[in-house]
Amino acid sequence: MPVTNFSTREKYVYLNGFGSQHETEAVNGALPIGANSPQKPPYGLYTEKLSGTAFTSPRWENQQSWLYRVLPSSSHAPFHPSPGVVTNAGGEKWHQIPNQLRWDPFDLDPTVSWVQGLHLVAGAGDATMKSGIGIFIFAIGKDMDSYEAFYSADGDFLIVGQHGTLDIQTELGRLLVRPNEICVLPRGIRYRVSLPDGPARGYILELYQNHFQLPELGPIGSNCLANNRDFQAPAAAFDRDVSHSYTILAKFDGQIFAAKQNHTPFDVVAWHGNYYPYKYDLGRFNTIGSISFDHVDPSIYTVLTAQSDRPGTAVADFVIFPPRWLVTEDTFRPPWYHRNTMSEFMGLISGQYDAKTDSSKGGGFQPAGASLHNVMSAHGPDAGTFEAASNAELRPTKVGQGSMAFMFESCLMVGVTEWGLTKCAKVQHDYTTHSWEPLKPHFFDQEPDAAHLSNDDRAAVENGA
Ligand SMILES: O=C(O)Cc1cc(O)ccc1O
Ligand SMILES: [Fe+2]
Repeated sequence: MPVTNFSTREKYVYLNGFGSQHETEAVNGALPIGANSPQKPPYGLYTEKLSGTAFTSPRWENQQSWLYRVLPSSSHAPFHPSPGVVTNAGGEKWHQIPNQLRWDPFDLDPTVSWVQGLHLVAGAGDATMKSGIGIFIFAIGKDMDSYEAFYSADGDFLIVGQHGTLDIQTELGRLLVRPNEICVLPRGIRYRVSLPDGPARGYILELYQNHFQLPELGPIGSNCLANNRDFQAPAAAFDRDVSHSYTILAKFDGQIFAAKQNHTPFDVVAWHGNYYPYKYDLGRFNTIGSISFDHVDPSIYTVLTAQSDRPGTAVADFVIFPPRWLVTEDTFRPPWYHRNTMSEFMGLISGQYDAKTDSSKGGGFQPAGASLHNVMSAHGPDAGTFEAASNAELRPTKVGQGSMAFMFESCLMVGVTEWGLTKCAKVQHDYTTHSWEPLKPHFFDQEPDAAHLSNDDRAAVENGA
């Protein structure tokens, strides 16, 4: 029986839950019941399995989905290299530098769309070894061509929207990603990005290894931070107009390849499984912190984590700094000065980050800008923030109103690409000079307290020396 009476559905329909086994059909009866690959799937659809982990990976981390589609993805002409601006991941050497780095806001380029607009700024490891991460900036002004779709074979994209809206048509359904929302597009899933509200900008972390999971909650209990039900996967949706040929663009070891096919890739009528794209509104994060004293480690703000092979050590944590109440007593409330074996790449979606408030000098840490504090690179509040916070009256205070900073924290040493270091022309050369060199020693201003002097020094004081 020909399928003609499709019900009209809303453009964005979501299924709620993180890491769930979802099932969804855009046409009633399109999902086979009780079997994954029957001899003849319903409505003459083809069965295709999409594996996000090895067939044999343990159940708790196994990720796969079954797709029921008009034509299988294999039906395309060969891929050929296509000129793109994605650099470095094809083998260019990372610049590894111990200096603290900060970038001015990245400019929107109205002439480019998603694929041409991907700029690798920093990263570590190697996509061919399925090891490491890539950090990209996008700042684009155009829709992808109407009959173009993209996928990355290199890893999972975590997209952090900073400005504008992304309408992402994926094989598994549609996602609308607005500023202050994130989405994850797992390795291999094909999609097309258009911009319903004009130019769009944001940050991407690509995971060459593993997948994101929710952090363990330990003694926090069974809720808080990012709650499972607030992650949204798209319900199945497919193109009804099947008359167009498509170009499929693949990112494969950092290079862009293109292949033609005479049918739409957006033809999945039904799917089930736990390997799917999803989005999350950062405004739903249930922030917790100290209600007594001391500044807590920022891991308390982890939204998603991707573990390395060493449990508890992340190849990438995605951490946010949402608006929150600070109530700690007798505490220097901003982050402490520190050096970290992990590397910290930060971005600002909106507002002001409470550790970097001194924007009068050196460009400051601004929305759409970034910073990188690499392995053991010393950092902390800038001089202005230190002065203010060490003298502030410690009333309960709401920080970060209307603001959202984030951090990609990684156990890897993060290198910078040539684009990130020079070509983008956004590196602030006076970052360290303005932030920390003005800090003054206070130790020698203190009145010596006899009780704390060494015997020799006390004798010297008593002798009037
Ligand atoms: O460096 C930063 O601003 C990020 C950060 C925040 C915090 O609250 C504690 C440690 C830390 O690295
Ligand atoms: Fe830090």
